[in-house]
Amino acid sequence: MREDMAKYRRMAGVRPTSFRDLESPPHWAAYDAALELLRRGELGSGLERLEEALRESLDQAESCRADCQRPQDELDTGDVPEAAGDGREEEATQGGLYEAIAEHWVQVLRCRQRCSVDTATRPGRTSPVPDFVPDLLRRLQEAHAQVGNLSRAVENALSFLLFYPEDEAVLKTVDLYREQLGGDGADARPREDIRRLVQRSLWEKQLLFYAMEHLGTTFQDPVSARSPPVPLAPSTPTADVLRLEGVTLVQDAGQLNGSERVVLDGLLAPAECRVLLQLAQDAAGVGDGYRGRRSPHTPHERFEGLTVLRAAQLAEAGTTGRRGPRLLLTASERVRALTEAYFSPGFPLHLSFTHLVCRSAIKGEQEQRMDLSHPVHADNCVLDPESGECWREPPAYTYRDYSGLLYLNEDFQGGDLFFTEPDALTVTAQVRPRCGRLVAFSSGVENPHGVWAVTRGRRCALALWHTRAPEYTEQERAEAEELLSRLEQRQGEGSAEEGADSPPEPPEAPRRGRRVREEL
Ligand SMILES: O=C(O)CCC(=O)C(=O)O
Ligand SMILES: [Fe+2]
Repeated sequence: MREDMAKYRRMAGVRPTSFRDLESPPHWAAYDAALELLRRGELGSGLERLEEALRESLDQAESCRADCQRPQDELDTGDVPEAAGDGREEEATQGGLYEAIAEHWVQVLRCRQRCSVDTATRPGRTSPVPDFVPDLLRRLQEAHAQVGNLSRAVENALSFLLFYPEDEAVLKTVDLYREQLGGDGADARPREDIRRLVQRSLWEKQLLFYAMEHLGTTFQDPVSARSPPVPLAPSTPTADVLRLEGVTLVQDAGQLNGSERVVLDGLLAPAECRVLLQLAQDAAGVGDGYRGRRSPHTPHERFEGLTVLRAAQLAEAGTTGRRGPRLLLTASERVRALTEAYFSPGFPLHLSFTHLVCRSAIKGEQEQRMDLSHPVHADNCVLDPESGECWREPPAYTYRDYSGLLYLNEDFQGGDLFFTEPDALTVTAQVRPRCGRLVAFSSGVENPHGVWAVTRGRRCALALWHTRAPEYTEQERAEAEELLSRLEQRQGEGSAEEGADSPPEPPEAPRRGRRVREEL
């Protein structure tokens, strides 16, 4: 369904306003319209819709809170104690009216606390838009400042600070506004609606924590702490990266019109690309990977994928040489180390999945093709192009932090990788694959991407995903390593056997890449 919608969106004459979600509460329509207007620079009407989104969402939260007052047995609070069997219900009614009142009140408070999360959760989603209200306030502050209404800007900034009193950037902005406003600045106060909201929520939390301490009830704050800001890509490559022999920076995030993305050349020598292409060929020959099935993304292509363990097993079975599987391990480690050095995310990266993937155009089925080889998506969240949000929840691979594509060839038609805005439509950069070229990027909403249709030939790449979570480290990797080492020991390093199953290599071309920006 999502892909169908994406297809309709790309059709000529179809506008974003052609789509309307009839189930959504009104604040979402106002919110989406506001973001779209602000994106287009229509500040006046954008501001109006932002205000409307905030007002409607506060109303929505209010009616959710009112619902919490319903008698307990009508509430689906998720954590009502079991009535049957444990005798607590009876004890509450017989043993003490006060306990019963307290229990009821705690349920009401818990339910009310969830209202802010429910309001920030789009229909059909399981997780809320992070920082929904603070983010609205921040946008209001920025938009008011842009239209020159500093007193409204400072009021919204002060309201934001009620949520995050130590936010340095906003504190500085408030100082600046106050300075510019002179005497009037000193009187500036947060908005009354937000002050009430925050004060009431804090008071309810206090009561819930009190009940936890003194009445033995439980409470888990549904509003989770703010996620840390995504670190920015360095504007110049790190010294470590430059020191890596033969690797050339082709385009940095700025040149790719985004953040946390990079194109590097020279990660594989032509001979190495050939070894990996041969491995893909050998695996396809025995119907491995996707067993020659059509692509999961398009009926016009065949898709073959090979994991590191399967590659090692093919070497063990003698279907392929062992150089390909070994290179799969070393090349992916090369990419991991480089990605970690380049982006310096502040935590170590582990490979969570390594996949040798080829996409082949199916002959005779390329006429008037309208679809993509790989529809636009983000790698660790479910992208919603309509709102521009990305839901870091299953079925997305939420633990992925950085993605890498190491390309192996260029002798095919179509198949360029492209990045878009979160609307999945506006292309911000394109990358032509070629042997040894790495495209690396952070896996979130900041990097939606897709692949244009492969209309002739076969396009092969090593697709890699990195994670900061050690528990998601690719298990098969260790098994593949063990299997290959045993095989290498048995056959002896660099033995004639290995030479026999692979063609003689031409003298290795220099690893140094060249700048190819003009070709992109
Ligand atoms: O092959 C490519 O260039 C991109 C593939 C991709 O985005 C993915 O597998 O998630
Ligand atoms: Fe991807």
